[in-house]
Amino acid sequence: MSQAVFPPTDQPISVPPMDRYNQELIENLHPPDWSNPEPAPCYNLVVIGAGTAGLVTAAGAALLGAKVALVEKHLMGGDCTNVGCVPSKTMIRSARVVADIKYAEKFGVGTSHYVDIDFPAVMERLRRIRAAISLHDSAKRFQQEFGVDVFFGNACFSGRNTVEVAQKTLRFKKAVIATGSSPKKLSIPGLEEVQYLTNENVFSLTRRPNRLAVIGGGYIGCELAQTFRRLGSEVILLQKGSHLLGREDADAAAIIQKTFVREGMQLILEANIHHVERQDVNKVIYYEANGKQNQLYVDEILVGVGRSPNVENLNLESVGVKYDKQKGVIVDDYLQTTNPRIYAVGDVCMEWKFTHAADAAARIVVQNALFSVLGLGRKKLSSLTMPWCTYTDPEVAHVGMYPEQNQGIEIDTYYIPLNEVDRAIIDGEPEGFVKVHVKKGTDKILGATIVARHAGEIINEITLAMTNNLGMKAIAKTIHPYPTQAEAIRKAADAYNRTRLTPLVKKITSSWLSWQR
Ligand SMILES: Cc1cc2nc3c(=O)[nH]c(=O)nc-3n(C[C@H](O)[C@H](O)[C@H](O)COP(=O)(O)OP(=O)(O)OC[C@H]3O[C@@H](n4cnc5c(N)ncnc54)[C@H](O)[C@@H]3O)c2cc1C
Ligand SMILES: NC(=O)c1ccc[n+]([C@@H]2O[C@H](COP(=O)([O-])OP(=O)(O)OC[C@H]3O[C@@H](n4cnc5c(N)ncnc54)[C@H](O)[C@@H]3O)[C@@H](O)[C@H]2O)c1
Repeated sequence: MSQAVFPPTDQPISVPPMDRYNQELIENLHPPDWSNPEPAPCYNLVVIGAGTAGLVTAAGAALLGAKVALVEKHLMGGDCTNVGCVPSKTMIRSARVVADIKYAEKFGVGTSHYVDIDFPAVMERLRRIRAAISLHDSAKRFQQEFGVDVFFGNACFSGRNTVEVAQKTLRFKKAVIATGSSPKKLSIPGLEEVQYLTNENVFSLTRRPNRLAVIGGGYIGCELAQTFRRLGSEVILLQKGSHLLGREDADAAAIIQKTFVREGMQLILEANIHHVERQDVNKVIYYEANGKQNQLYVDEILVGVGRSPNVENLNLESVGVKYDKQKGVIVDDYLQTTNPRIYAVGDVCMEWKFTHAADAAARIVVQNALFSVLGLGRKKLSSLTMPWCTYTDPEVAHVGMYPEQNQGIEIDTYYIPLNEVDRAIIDGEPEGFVKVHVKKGTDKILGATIVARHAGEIINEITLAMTNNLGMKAIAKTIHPYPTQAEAIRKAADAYNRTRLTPLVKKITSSWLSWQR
């Protein structure tokens, strides 16, 4: 099994397997021959961490003329590029191809039934695509195109306006903590000893585990469990709660559960894992579910049970930056920490742990840290309308509120099942829905959940509407090409419009029409 890819920073960076693609990745994201520049006398902004949050902050500030230093201890691009969105979505794409071939006969396309899944080739594709995408985040690009001083090394605060990295001192007017998060550890006896996979090493696999236990039924667990199942592993998903995707709409989670079972995955809900041990080649998980003790024999265990913010070893206490080990750096709505000269952004401080959330919040930090005078012109994190999407098949996308969070606001929900949408029927994808929640008696959209094969694309219309205060009336007026699955949104808006057809309105229109006859 490949080991974690995060070595101490004084050792050469290695991303197993060290083939030409991973060498290209390292060449872009932590060039072995990089010399840290001589620090400028003082930086407008020193950014710690070059994941999405740090990269967008650094590039945005530099493009506006700030003198910026960006410090990264491992690979630029952070989790998203290296061990998160990019590799996971690349694997998911291969897994979708498998599913399409498996269900091809439903579409009148014969296949030999035997799908030859070349797992090493799937993973090589992942490494090739990740290396190509890594150019966007490369150290050279940030230095040459944006004029950012890029430093590699472990950064920590060394004084009220200084950061120390690789024996150099960076003096700042403002600093930004963008150190991200790491996989949360489980304190299950025996787990550390048998070794397990997390997002930090699973994408380095070159051989498919035949029997894979996935612990955690959230975003990571669901996306990767379905992926490995489709790529041919026997997958057992152990989830602590009573259903998968615990934070999502219950109807959406039910569709995902049904799909997983249909695809041959074993789901163990309300699982309470006692301990884990090795027996010969097996990793054995002892657990309790439905009041029964049981055990599972697997080749590998993948853990995805949430994130821990990276707040250690930054010397935050010395600069008066308060933090909580679970929640991360404490920030206000302006992303300012308890030290007014220091901001934080991304997974290290935000509940929304998404790449696009880190990106959007970084833009707020640039504005607030560099261009606000006496608190004027500051932007608030709470002003953002944040969508997200779980890339299972079908996808589950959400924006805004859930009805159970209604906080005293009365809502109406418009529900369109995809089996009423022509394109979904045509595509053989009728399992799913669009639910739009509006403030009762108005057309103001408060939230929506979409379950569809490309829900992540379809949700953007709702996000656009919410961000720009467009309501259901505006959506109903918008022409959607026929046949598209996004027509489900227009159908929801039509359903809203029909509620405006009160008995009085109908009486008036009927009278007018009978007078015309
Ligand atoms: C498997 C997986 C799949 C995901 N899929 C999606 C998805 O599809 N869509 C989506 O929106 N989000 C997804 N996410 C979440 C997304 O990856 C994160 O929200 C995003 O990467 C957060 O960016 P960040 O910059 O805050 O942190 P990170 O990406 O974690 O970057 C932080 C950087 O700081 C560096 N660092 C830490 N400490 C120091 C220090 N002391 N000195 C110098 N550098 C330091 C780290 O090495 C790292 O490079 C996924 C996450 C995982 C794990
Ligand atoms: N598509 C995306 O945007 C995407 C994809 C992957 C990850 N992410 C980000 O990464 C973060 C982490 O994802 P995650 O899936 O690790 O966390 P999560 O919080 O989404 O899910 C963790 C799951 O683990 C379960 N769990 C906790 N302890 C357990 C135990 N002892 N046994 C069994 N189950 C247990 C929880 O009930 C929960 O369902 C997410 O917050 C998300 O923001 C996003």
